[in-house]
Amino acid sequence: MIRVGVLGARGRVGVEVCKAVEAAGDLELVAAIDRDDPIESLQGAQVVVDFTHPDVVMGNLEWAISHGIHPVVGTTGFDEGRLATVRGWLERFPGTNCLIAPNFGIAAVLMMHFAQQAAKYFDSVEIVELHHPNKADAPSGTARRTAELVAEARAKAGMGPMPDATSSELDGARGADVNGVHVHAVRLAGLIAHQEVLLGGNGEILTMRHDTMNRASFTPGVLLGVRRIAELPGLTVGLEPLLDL
Ligand SMILES: NC(=O)C1=CN([C@@H]2O[C@H](COP(=O)(O)OP(=O)(O)OC[C@H]3O[C@@H](n4cnc5c(N)ncnc54)[C@H](OP(=O)(O)O)[C@@H]3O)[C@@H](O)[C@H]2O)C=CC1
Ligand SMILES: O=C(O)C1=N[C@H](C(=O)O)C[C@H](O)C1
Repeated sequence: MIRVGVLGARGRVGVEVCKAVEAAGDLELVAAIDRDDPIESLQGAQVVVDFTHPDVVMGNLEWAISHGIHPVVGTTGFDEGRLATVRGWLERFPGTNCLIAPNFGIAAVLMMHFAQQAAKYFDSVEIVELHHPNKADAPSGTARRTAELVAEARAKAGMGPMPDATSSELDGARGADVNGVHVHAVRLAGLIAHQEVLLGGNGEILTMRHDTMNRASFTPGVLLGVRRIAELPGLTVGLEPLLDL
């Protein structure tokens, strides 16, 4: 049995994670913690799953890592600076590992992977992400990561900037620039989480679209991370290596 704690246990995703852990024969839910609950209740857990808020996740990670508990993190808001800080904490506590995945949905991970593979064949790539209006961060972690992977693939292929003659614009009209890839964020009542990657070339457009239909869709990826984290040394970013991608 792997002893699991959940941070953000009463949140939209945390509730689903708790249900999935409780339903799994090889996992034991030993702590279900939300805002204002003492983090010390995590003592005794081997793995902690974090679906909280970008403002609090770093404090949670520092506590868990310094107590030898492997974090499996869905909370977003990670940039290179934050990832470097987490790596530093892990170096101080060897034997403790951490998985940070901007999206635990298997189809979303495949979309990111396919976008990375396709990027070098197209002059232009732009990303449109669409989410529920209660989301704190923009662009989404998934969109940011997709843009980073696309930019990396283009750089590796020796490609320059994308064609764009814009010389006059309202602030924000062209979206956020993530390593040269434009990312547009929609916040709309009724949505859960959706993304389109638009790839344009000579007379052809390839559109990849991913739709999250419910939040239980994240739990198979989370449980995969919980089961594998003890054997993944240091920091792992993204679910790709666990899916042999
Ligand atoms: N990687 C992935 O696959 C996915 C990632 N996410 C990300 O996960 C995060 C959470 O999303 P979601 O579940 O929709 O958000 P919610 O706001 O529904 O849930 C977050 C929960 O965490 C609680 N919380 C706040 N601070 C703390 C704290 N210090 N300790 C413990 N709990 C705390 C919140 O309480 P209160 O409401 O009182 O603030 C709330 O109950 C976001 O960053 C989101 O982008 C979401 C879906 C999938
Ligand atoms: O806040 C959400 O809802 C989601 N957050 C993650 C992100 O920022 O990419 C994953 C998914 O898009 C749902």
